[in-house]
Amino acid sequence: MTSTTRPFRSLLYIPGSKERALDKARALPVDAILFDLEDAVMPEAKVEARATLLAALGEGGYGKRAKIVRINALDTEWGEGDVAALKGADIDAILLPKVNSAKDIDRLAALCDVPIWAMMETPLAIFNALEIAAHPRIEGFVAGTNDLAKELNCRTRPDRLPMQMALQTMLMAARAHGVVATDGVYNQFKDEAGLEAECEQGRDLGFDGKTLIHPAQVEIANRVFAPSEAEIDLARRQIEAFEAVLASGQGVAVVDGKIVENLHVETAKKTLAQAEAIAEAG
Ligand SMILES: CC(C)(COP(=O)(O)OP(=O)(O)OC[C@H]1O[C@@H](n2cnc3c(N)ncnc32)[C@H](O)[C@@H]1OP(=O)(O)O)[C@@H](O)C(=O)NCCC(=O)NCCSC(=O)C[C@H](O)C(=O)O
Ligand SMILES: [Mg+2]
Repeated sequence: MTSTTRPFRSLLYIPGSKERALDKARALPVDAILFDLEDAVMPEAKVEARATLLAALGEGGYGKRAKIVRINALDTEWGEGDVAALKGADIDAILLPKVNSAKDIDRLAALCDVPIWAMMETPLAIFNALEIAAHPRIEGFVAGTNDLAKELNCRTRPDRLPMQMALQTMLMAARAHGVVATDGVYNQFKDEAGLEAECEQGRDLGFDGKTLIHPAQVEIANRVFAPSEAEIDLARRQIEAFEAVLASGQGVAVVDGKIVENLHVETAKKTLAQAEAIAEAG
């Protein structure tokens, strides 16, 4: 599951306890659903939420959206029960919260055979990001910016300066091992301009997409994390120009006043592949 073969522009958390929201998601244009059994579900509702979620998954209707279930941490009273209940369910991955090291992934890997995603939301996870990304069962990272802020005791700022080290470290680790990297949630779900600015920042940093908490956030994430028409047009022109100079025995083209070498052509091809994957996902 990489972002060029499957888009991960928008990943919507849905509380596993909310039947109405579980149903609504069947019609939302999201790339992935993060069915949540952890923080969005109150302790007294955890066991019932598991059953509600399993019934919704059994009913199906989520189409091509990636179906990822966030279980409770394995050191809680619900974690192992969540994994056992999901055995045989139609899901694409399990998302493990509060990961600290690759050992946490080993523990989950021994209990299930589906791909694993990790919440990157503790200081230890950030320092151990490389070994977590290198784990053979890991396919995706999700930044847990609320938990990180809590752990760091940092202030929430529009530029997310206190988060940059953590965000960039997890991104580097993800890219080193071909793991999908997705940004944290934007809590003020009615503030569209703020969400758009944070999506733009996440896209500039290199994230594949953004995790979301409300359906109203989906359109903005889908738009910002997709290659724009201008980027697609530029990618096509770069590929054409480079092929033309290659045919004349040279290795450097110039497009819009900027050099185009082999490495830029690779980026251009990736842009076109992403656009194609988005079109195919419908
Ligand atoms: C934030 C909410 C509590 C707001 O809920 P509500 O007031 O009900 O919103 P609306 O009335 O505007 O809802 C309109 C309709 O949309 C549906 N809806 C709402 N949210 C979702 C959703 N997430 N997925 C699918 N559908 C949703 C409502 O049912 C309404 O439908 P209808 O009645 O048919 O019109 C609520 O949005 C919410 O609970 N969001 C999810 C919160 C959540 O999942 N939190 C945990 C994940 S974030 C996290 O844990 C961070 C991470 O770990 C970290 O550390 O950073
Ligand atoms: Mg969290």
